[in-house]
Amino acid sequence: MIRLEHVSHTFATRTQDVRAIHDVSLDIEAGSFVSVVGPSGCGKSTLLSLISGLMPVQTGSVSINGARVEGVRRDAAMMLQSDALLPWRTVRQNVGLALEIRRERKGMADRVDAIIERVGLAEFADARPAELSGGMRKRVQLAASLVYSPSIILMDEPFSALDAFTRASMQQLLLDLSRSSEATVLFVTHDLDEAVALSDKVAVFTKRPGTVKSVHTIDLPRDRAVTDVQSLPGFAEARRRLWEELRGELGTDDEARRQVQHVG
Ligand SMILES: Nc1ncnc2c1ncn2[C@@H]1O[C@H](COP(=O)(O)OP(=O)(O)OP(=O)(O)O)[C@@H](O)[C@H]1O
Repeated sequence: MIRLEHVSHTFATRTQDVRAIHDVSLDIEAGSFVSVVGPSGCGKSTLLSLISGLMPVQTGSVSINGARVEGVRRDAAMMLQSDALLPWRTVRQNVGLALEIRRERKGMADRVDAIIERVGLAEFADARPAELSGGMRKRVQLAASLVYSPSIILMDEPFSALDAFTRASMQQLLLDLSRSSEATVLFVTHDLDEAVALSDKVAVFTKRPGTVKSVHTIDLPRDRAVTDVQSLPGFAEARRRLWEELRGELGTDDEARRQVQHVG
């Protein structure tokens, strides 16, 4: 499991110190899907960077399966909002990159082709990123993140730029792949519907400096279909609870409210 204990982080800039997160404690059970929602700038991305080991922990402790995080984790996949594909490599070569870096060449071609098939891009395996649509590039990124069966998947608003249809199919794919590999997922989103549809638990953060305001268990079947989940009993109530918690953190700033999609 991932355990955060009293984690705080301050960025020192030329003009001021910015306290991004303050005294964050959170347990993320192995194999669970946990989302983090909170106002813009409350330190969600900072949290992911600390867990992945990309940034050193200043105060408090971050541990994975009992061992403190003290450097970049090889078992954690990080998927960001931005496009991280290498333009000169084909889909197949982009997806295979993580296996090459890990020198996991045994069965590599089969693993790469299997996941490309899973994300529905078999016909485009030899295409380069520039020849693909935004949604297709996102699918390549998802395949590239998951091809080595990471035990931890950290995602920072990965689907926010996608149209509703592509987004739903990517969400389902992520759910299915993470369940079948029993990966632990920490997912940052502004979209409350997305948080409820995907998660076992949702942590609501306060405004900056972000800290955990409340943690909500989402009591919906784990083998859910993303496109049907909104009609399940419990969905609307879970979403309402999250919105009640979050609205107090957004103040009267209309822009902040707009960022949390599907409000009201
Ligand atoms: N490298 C940095 N140097 C200085 N300040 C930073 C740095 N990274 C983040 N911050 C500041 O820390 C705070 C938290 O940033 P972070 O990106 O973690 O928030 P966030 O919740 O992910 O925001 P958003 O929802 O808008 O993506 C912000 O005030 C931001 O300006």
